Amino acid sequence: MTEKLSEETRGPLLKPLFATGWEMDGARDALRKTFQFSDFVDAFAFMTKSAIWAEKWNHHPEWSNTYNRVTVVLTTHDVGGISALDAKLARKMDGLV
Ligand SMILES: C[C@H](O)[C@H](O)[C@H]1CNC2=NC(N)=NC(=O)C2=N1
Repeated sequence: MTEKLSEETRGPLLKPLFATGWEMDGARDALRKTFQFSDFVDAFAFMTKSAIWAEKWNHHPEWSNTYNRVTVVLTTHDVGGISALDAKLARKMDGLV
């Protein structure tokens, strides 16, 4: 679960995420997406819900919030790149919107 995804395995895992707006970070082996909400309260509610899953799975996003936007970067620090956990958390975050 926490191995860096190989070129062969990442295709099928990441393709559905690219379809929902995730993209490869330009600089690192990481997934990136900016979520937009109607206001700060909704953005922060999304962060709160995501944080509960992140803590439950011991897998934590890099993220920043500006008013109604939340930019999320997912990568697995322990392996230096994207693992299945990043795909799992990305899918979960999409579902929490
Ligand atoms: C010690 C602790 O279990 C590790 O540092 C966990 C915590 N959360 C983590 N989150 C992410 N995104 N990558 C990690 O490698 C990671 N490792």
